[in-house]
Amino acid sequence: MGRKSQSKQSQKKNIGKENNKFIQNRKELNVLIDKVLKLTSIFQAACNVSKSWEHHLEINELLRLITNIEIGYGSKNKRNPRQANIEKYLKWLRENGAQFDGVKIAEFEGYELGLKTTKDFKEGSLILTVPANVMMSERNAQESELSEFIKVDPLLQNMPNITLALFLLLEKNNQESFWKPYIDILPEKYTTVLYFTPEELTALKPSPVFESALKLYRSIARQYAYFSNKIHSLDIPVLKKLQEIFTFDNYRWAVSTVMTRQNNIQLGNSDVTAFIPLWDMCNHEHGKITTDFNKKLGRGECYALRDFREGEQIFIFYGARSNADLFLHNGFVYCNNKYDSLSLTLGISSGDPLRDTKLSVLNKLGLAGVTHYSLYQGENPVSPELLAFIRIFNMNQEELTKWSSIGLPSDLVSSDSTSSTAIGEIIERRAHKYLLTRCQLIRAAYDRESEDKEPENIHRKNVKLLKQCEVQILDGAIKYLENVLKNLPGIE
Ligand SMILES: C[S@@+](CC[C@H](N)C(=O)[O-])C[C@H]1O[C@@H](n2cnc3c(N)ncnc32)[C@H](O)[C@@H]1O
Repeated sequence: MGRKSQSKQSQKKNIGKENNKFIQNRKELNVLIDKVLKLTSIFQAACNVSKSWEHHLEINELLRLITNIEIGYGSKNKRNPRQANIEKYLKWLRENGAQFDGVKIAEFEGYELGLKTTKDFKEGSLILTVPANVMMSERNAQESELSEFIKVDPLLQNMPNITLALFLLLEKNNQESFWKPYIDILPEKYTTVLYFTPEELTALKPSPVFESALKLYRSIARQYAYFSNKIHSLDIPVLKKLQEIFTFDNYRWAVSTVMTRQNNIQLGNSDVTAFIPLWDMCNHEHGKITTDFNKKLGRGECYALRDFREGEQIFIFYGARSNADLFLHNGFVYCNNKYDSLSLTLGISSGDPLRDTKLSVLNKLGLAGVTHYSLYQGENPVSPELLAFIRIFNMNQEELTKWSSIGLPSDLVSSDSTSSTAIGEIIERRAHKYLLTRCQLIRAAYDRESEDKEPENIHRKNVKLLKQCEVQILDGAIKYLENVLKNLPGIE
C-alpha cells in the first residue's frame, strides 16, 4: 500500500471518528435539552422563591453541561475587538446614507462605547439620521429564509423580539451579510442577568428583582431548549444553518443584544421591532424622548435632548423606566432615577375570613388579580393601586359592606384630602401603619443581606447599586408614612 492511500485512509478514519463524536455529543445534548424543557415546563408560577432558586440551580447545572459540549460548535471565525471595527462601520453607515456630522464613536468609562460630539449641538437640533435600509428589523427576518420557519412556529409568530434574535444569529454567521459592519461592532458579551453566575444572582437578595431575574433566566433557558429541539428535528433548510450556530451561549448573546438595543418603529401601518445602527450607540440619561422615525423621509432621527458641548458624550432618554427594568433588560442601573420604583408582593391570604369581600371590592377597581404593587421613589411613594390595596386590606366587615355598596369606590385610589376624609381616620391609620411595618421589615432584610466589600466586577457593582436605590425608596417611603401617621387627626 502506497503512502498516499495510507494517509487517505487515516483521513477517512479521522472524519469517521469526528462524526461518531458529533453523533455521540448530539445524543448527550438531546438528553440534557429534554431535561431543561421538562424542568422549565413543570415550574409553577406560584412557586415560592426558594423553590424557584432550587430550580435555577438545576437549570444552571444542565446549561453548564450543555455549554461544555457546545463549546466546539459555532463559528470558528475569530473576531477583532469591536473598537477595531469602528472605521469600517462608519464608512458603511455613510455609504448607506446615514448623516452624523459632528459625531464620532468613542469609549466612555462605565458605558463601553458611546457617541461623542466633535462640535456644539443646541438643544432640539438634529444630531443624526439613520435611513430605514440600514436598520435590521423583524420585517427583514420575515422576508428572509427564516420565513419558512416563522410560518410553522407559533412562538416566532407572536414574539418579534425572538424572531429578530434568530435572524441576528444567522446574519452573524453569514460573512456576506449586508449588516456585517454593524454586527462587528456589537459587544461580545453583556451585563444582563443571562451572564450572571448563581453567586452573583444570589447577591440580589432580598431585592424583588432576584425573583424576576430567575424568571427571565428560566424563560430564556426554555426558549433555548425549545428552539434547539425544533432546529434538530424539523426538515426546513434554514434550520440546517442554525444547527451549526444555535448554542446556549450564542442564544443568550442574541437575546441580550435584542434586549439592550431593540427599538420599536412605525413602518407602514405597523409597529416593528428593529435595530437602529448608530442611534443604538447612544447611552441613556434623564430627559425627554427626542428620537423618532420620520415616515416621510423613511429615516430615524435623533435630536439633542439638551445642549451638548464639543467633546461631550451624547445621551438619549430611553424612557421612564425603573431601575429594576433597566437592570433586567438593559444591564445597568441609573442612580437618582426619578422613575424608580420598588415592587411589593401583596395579596389577601387564603386564611383571611374576609377574603371574598375584600377581593370583591378590589375587583371593582380592577385590582383583584394584582399581586405586585409599586412603591415609588420621591415625595409620593405610594401608588394609587397600593393605596387602595392597603385601605381595603385593613377594613373590617362593616367597613367592607359600606364600600362594597358603592358602584365605583374611586375615593379608595385617591390620596387627596376629601377622599381621605371619606375613608376616615381609623382606616387611614390602620392602612398606613400596616404599610409602614411592612416597609420597615423589608428594609431590615436589606441590612441583613448587605455586603461591605467593594464589588469585584460590573455584575456585582450593578447589584449593589440596584439595592442601594431600593433602600433609598424604602427609606423615603418610611419617612413619608411616618409623616402621614403623624398628621392624621385624632389620637393613635
Ligand atoms: C443601546 S446600547 C448603548 C451603547 C453601548 N454603550 C455600547 O457600548 O454598545 C445600551 C447599553 O449601553 C449601556 N448603557 C446605556 N446607558 C447607560 C448608563 N446610563 N449607564 C451605564 N450603562 C449604560 C448598557 O450596557 C446598555 O445595555
